[in-house]
Amino acid sequence: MRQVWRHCHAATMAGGTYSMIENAAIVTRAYRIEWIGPDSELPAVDAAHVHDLGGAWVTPGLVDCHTHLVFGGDRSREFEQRLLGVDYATIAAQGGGIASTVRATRAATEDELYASAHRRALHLLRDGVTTLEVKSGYGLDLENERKMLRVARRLGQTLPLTVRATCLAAHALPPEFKGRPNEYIDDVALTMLPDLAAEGLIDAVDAFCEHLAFTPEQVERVFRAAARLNLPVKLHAEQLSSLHGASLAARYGALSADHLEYLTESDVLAMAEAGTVAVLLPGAFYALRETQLPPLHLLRQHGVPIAISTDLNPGTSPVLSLRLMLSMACTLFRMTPEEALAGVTVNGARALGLSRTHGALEVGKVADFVAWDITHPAELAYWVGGDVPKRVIRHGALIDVSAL
Ligand SMILES: O=C(O)CC[C@@H]1NC(=O)NC1=O
Ligand SMILES: [Fe+3]
Repeated sequence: MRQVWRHCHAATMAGGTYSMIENAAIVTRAYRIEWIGPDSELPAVDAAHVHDLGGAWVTPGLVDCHTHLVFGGDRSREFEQRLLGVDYATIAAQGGGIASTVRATRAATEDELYASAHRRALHLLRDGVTTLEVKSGYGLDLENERKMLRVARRLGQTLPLTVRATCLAAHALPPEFKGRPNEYIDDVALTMLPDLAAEGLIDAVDAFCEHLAFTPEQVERVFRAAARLNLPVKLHAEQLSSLHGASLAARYGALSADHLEYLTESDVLAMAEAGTVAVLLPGAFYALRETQLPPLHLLRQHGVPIAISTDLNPGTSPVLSLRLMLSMACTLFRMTPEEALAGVTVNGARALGLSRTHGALEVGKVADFVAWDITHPAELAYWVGGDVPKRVIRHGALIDVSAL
């Protein structure tokens, strides 16, 4: 069924820039874009419905390419403790930090995890997100990693969202493997990944390469297991120190390397060569009061695509708005509004291996777009917080977000 969407302006994001079409029209057929161009050149089509978008600016549906959306409990009391002067080490000794989220996630049923994740996903959907990546990584054993990934799959089946599920079993060392990280990595590489991949629960594999998590050598064993399973990889890299995990990820042709505050020029060159996307996470930078900025000038200089994401997680980025990340990417990281918007559309899609079908308003791509009540796309990064009135179209259908 064809539909025509008129009286709008389009920031198509094709090629990573606005690539604007003023006074545009879009023709969709089923769930794809069949035509897009100046309204004056609109071909005659037998449309079932013609929508007047009231002069709105249309962008691709937003892509949040890095979230830990599924988890039990939350860490709000820990947040308050830190502000009352309790240090990380004391909080960790009291069982706080990732370990407390692991306990809460293991204790929760799949339905309980789904219910809380559903609520968080609605925040993102109401913010214009139509494609979402969801990581595991708080289960840390086969049964609970499976539980998390099944919840990720259910979100994609029940909400008007394209969901990509990433296995991040190599996120932290579970208590039962205390002092035995190599044995845990064996469990991840030799049991969890093959079993969960066989159940169709994994679209990509991720790991946390950091002094307080896993070494590049341990990460490489996870990457080799992913390669045996023909699964693409991503990596939490250079967040708190430089271990050159990003270079390792590039060597494995990673879809993305993420965080990157401590990225070096040799890492950037490796990422540029491999086509690995740099995913910057201003929410974690802000919540941790980090001071080391990711090297934006090097990423620009060497042409590494930059994506922006919420990193929605209960510890270091309890962020429920991708649009707020646009503001932070500009104000904290000094990106331009156009770069930031590319970061949550075309480059976010690339970080998920979805460039062929998502991320830009082009013929043949999915008809996922947002009609914003704004006077210029720069407003999306300009307004801090609040809600920008919008209409969300997903797979060519208007979504009544208030009814979800
Ligand atoms: O604190 C948490 O729950 C997750 C922290 C989060 N995980 C990661 O790999 N980097 C982070 O900042
Ligand atoms: Fe993360």
